[in-house]
Amino acid sequence: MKTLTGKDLAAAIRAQTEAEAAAGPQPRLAVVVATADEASLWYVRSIAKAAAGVGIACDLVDLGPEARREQIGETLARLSGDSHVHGVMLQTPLPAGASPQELAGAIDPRKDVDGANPLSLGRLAAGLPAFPPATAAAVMALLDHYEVELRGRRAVVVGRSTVVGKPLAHLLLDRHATVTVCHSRTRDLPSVTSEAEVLVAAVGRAGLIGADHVAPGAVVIDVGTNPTGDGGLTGDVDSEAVAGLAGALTPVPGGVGPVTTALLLRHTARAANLP
Ligand SMILES: NC(=O)C1=CN([C@@H]2O[C@H](COP(=O)(O)OP(=O)(O)OC[C@H]3O[C@@H](n4cnc5c(N)ncnc54)[C@H](OP(=O)(O)O)[C@@H]3O)[C@@H](O)[C@H]2O)C=CC1
Ligand SMILES: Nc1nc(=O)c2c([nH]1)NC[C@@H]1CN(c3ccc(C(=O)N[C@@H](CCC(=O)O)C(=O)O)cc3)C=[N+]21
Repeated sequence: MKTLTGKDLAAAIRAQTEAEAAAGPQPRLAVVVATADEASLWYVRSIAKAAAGVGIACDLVDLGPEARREQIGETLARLSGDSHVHGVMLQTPLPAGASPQELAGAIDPRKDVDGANPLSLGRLAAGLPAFPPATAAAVMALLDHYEVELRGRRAVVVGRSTVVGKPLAHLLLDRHATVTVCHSRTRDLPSVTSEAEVLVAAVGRAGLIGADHVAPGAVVIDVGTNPTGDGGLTGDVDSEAVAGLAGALTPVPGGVGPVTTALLLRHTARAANLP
């Protein structure tokens, strides 16, 4: 089985992004946070660090876990109207009563570098230019980097969230894959996933995908990031169980994650260079 790591690809994307960022006015990304979730805060800090590394300014706008919906919406609207800010991202999870889908409507689509505004998803579905969510884009970037053929092949996505599963299904369709999307109400998940030549797991359940879910030779992309008891991270795929079966598998950590962060920065540099 081949291991499809994301580290080198992420480094290449960052190098390209650094050059793009240096070509114009310094890009600026604003990340709005309203959570105490440790994993989420870790991601935000890693974005800030990676941004600094490629010459992108990054403002963390931390509203705290008690932030009210109105306050989050006003913050997003203010940042969208600020000509010094080129990219705006709303980190999830949000406090109870605040819907990310509804609030992200306040992000100017031209600054929507994590594809969170429903308009961006609609444009993506319609085949119009838009920023896809960085995670969905990262899956496509990994498949392209490792030259995985998609045209005419059976792709199964497990998970239908607005951040990963839904946009990814559209991106795969655009590349002429035959796409099936599974979710928590899917009956007999293994019978569906074992038809996949390309299988993407984006659920958030450690080890959900085992040997009976995977066809021999399948390319498996593991988007899941589940905290382990000892402070580490593990994916949705039971990598030991599928190792003798899958043709290729992305590791967690070191797979989709680093590419996601790199692409968020690439989107920001592109947003800053939009005419
Ligand atoms: N590496 C990265 O860059 C990123 C990683 N992630 C990770 O990816 C994972 C998914 O994230 P996200 O999409 O935001 O999660 P959500 O919780 O929003 O969505 C999870 C999806 O999985 C489905 N699901 C839940 N249980 C099952 C099951 N037993 N069988 C089949 N489907 C199931 C849900 O179905 P239903 O719709 O019916 O509830 C839902 O569609 C998480 O681990 C997250 O941390 C997320 C973003 C970025
Ligand atoms: N609006 C929004 N967009 C997101 O994209 C989003 C979000 N909200 N909420 C939280 C999840 C989680 N997420 C991760 C991204 C990168 C890594 C990552 O790079 N992880 C490293 C390792 C980390 C470690 O070892 O602890 C890796 O996989 O190699 C992890 C998790 C993005 N998310």
